[in-house]
Amino acid sequence: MEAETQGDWVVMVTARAPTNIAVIKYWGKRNQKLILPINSSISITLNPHDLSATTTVVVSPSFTADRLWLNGKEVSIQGDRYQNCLREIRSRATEVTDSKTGRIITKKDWESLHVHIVSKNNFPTAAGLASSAAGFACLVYALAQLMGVQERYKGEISSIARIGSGSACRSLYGGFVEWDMGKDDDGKDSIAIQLADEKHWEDLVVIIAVVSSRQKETSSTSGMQDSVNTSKLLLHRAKEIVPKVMLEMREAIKERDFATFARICCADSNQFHATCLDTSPPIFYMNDTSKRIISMVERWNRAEGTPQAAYTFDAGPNAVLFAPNKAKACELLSRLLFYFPPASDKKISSYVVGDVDMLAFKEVDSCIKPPEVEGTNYTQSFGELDYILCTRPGEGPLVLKDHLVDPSIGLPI
Ligand SMILES: Nc1ncnc2c1ncn2[C@@H]1O[C@H](COP(=O)(O)OP(=O)(O)OP(=O)(O)O)[C@@H](O)[C@H]1O
Ligand SMILES: C[C@@](O)(CCOP(=O)(O)OP(=O)(O)O)CC(=O)O
Repeated sequence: MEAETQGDWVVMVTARAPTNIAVIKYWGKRNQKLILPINSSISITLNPHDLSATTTVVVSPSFTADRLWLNGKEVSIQGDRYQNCLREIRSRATEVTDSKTGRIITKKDWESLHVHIVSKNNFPTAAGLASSAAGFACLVYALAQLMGVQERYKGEISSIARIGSGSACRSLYGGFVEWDMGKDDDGKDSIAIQLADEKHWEDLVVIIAVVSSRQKETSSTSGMQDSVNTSKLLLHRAKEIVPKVMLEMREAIKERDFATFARICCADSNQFHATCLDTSPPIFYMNDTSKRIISMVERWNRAEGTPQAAYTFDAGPNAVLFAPNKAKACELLSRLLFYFPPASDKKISSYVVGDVDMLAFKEVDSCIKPPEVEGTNYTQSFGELDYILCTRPGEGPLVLKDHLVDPSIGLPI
């Protein structure tokens, strides 16, 4: 962990944290500073091999300021969200003994020592794939490891990630995670709780149809505040609907009941987007491609009489689709390829990415016209999707051995 820099010592920790996708959405804050939500939510943590942030945090007496490099570029760390996370972790720092050298960093030392933070995402940042969730979860987790922070109560570290970005608190655990909205004014009880780990529902497959990698027009933060201020539907949802569907979703996950899971998941996504439309001025996160994906799934589910797949959309046009097992995931993928073939200059190997091997998908299947299409009006749209990413539920944050910082200079490699 320790090495020399500019004649001084450095101690560093590197961690990796996953993204998550909400199946019961968080939308709206009751306290903007502490990021306290108006309703509880549930998410699935995605496999960090496919979508994750990796962050090295390094401390040295030679550093004169806290600094942050994101995806190879130095960015400001002055924003409230970064400052709040740093302050909360620092205030909980304990005496740390470096295991290799025996060097001791006291609680008092941490108050004046500065950190360099170097982070990168293995997927596009700010493209509606929850980079902020992975990024803040990873930052807080890595800093907590570096500064020897011990949780005084279960979920305390998730409550610090929450003040970086609400959805980040759920990325502190793998598998299936609830964010309990809590009741306290200070936010101590607004924490993430693991409902089940990633092995609980191993068959579940996640397929993300990336519709556009461009940055969105309305950020989640400002969009949800506009909704809180103007949408009566949102307040009804938070008070009357979410508490009931939380119970149903918990049970569906516990029982691995895909039909119930799919029904609630699609309805919750549609309701969240309805509250966006009910906001003044209205917010449109889904586009025509998103709607065509919904029709594709709905048409298939209706033809079979039971849910074959489920969809959910966050604050952007990308679809996150779920299939109950690999066989159904192959059928889903072949439908996606039928309705949304790659642009003519794109090879299938760069169009369908991620954990494709798990599906043992045969390309020839993509040419088969789905039976439910017969006799209906449908369009085949080449190049409407950027790419399709196959993944599955995954594990929570962990510490890695390889660092993103050169210890001899304390700067990104
Ligand atoms: N690895 C990271 N480390 C630290 N901060 C990060 C990291 N990745 C992203 N962020 C922060 O999150 C911001 C992007 O958040 P934003 O909400 O715009 O996009 P997103 O999370 O990818 O999309 P969405 O919230 O719609 O899913 C970045 O500008 C940066 O401040
Ligand atoms: C639609 C969502 O993805 C909204 C996520 O909002 P953020 O967590 O990005 O918002 P802030 O707390 O302001 O940082 C739904 C969800 O993840 O639950």
